[in-house]
Amino acid sequence: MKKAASHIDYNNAVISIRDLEKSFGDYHVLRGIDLDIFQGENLVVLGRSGTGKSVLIKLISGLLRPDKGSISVLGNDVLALSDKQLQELRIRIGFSFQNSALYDSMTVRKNLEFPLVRNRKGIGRAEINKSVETVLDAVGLSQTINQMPSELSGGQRKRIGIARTLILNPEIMMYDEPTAGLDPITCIEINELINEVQERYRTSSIIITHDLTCAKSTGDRIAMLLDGQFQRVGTFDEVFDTDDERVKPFFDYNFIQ
Ligand SMILES: Nc1ncnc2c1ncn2[C@@H]1O[C@H](COP(=O)(O)OP(=O)(O)OP(=O)(O)O)[C@@H](O)[C@H]1O
Repeated sequence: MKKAASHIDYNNAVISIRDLEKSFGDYHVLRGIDLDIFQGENLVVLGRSGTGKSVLIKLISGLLRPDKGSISVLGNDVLALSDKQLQELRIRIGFSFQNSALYDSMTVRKNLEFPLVRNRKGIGRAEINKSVETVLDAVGLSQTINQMPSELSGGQRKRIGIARTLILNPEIMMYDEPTAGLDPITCIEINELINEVQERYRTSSIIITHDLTCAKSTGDRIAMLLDGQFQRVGTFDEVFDTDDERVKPFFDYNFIQ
């Protein structure tokens, strides 16, 4: 079970969602979502494939518009923002997605510099170097600075991807299946890194995963999408202390009861 994070502020929601609905044609994916993510909290989102987890992330980041409901992110009404304001808001959010691959033709250093140079116009060389060294240290890979992505293991590439996100000092982190495709030891390392990032960068995070070990070791709370709503929200034990046949298979499959 996760060690309690030291600095969660349950009076301050960084993301607040109310009565959110989204359909595609006849398919009513999200059917009245209510959710708060609190300052400094790691919130794990669970749900079967196709239940709308990615759609939820796209709604939060303004890439999709809901049919109904409200979304507040870092004090901004997402539905009222202009495209430029949305872009500014997205810079405050770090996306660690499976498809956010590194540039194969660039060294680790150049990969890490890329978001800085693009988003912080006029930044000086000394500050770039310091930022690169700081995030590499944060993910424990200082020695890889001059290596090419092809020379790194899958777990190392994942860590560098997270470092590339951290370099812009995000206030919110979104992790999409952070342990998918990794061996168990590397999964444990990535889970630890997610918790280290939470402590060191004071981020609030949404972690989408099917890996219940990841959920248990990183989540301060778990929210489970069932039939288009977060019907079970709480600690890991609270969410899984049920005979609900929609919930039990998740647990049984992961922990072989
Ligand atoms: N732009 C779109 N147009 C039409 N249907 C869409 C669109 N985006 C998502 N959907 C549908 O919405 C549903 C939810 O998709 P979503 O990608 O959010 O699932 P998910 O919970 O993230 O699944 P997984 O765990 O497999 O990644 C799916 O049925 C998908 O086909």
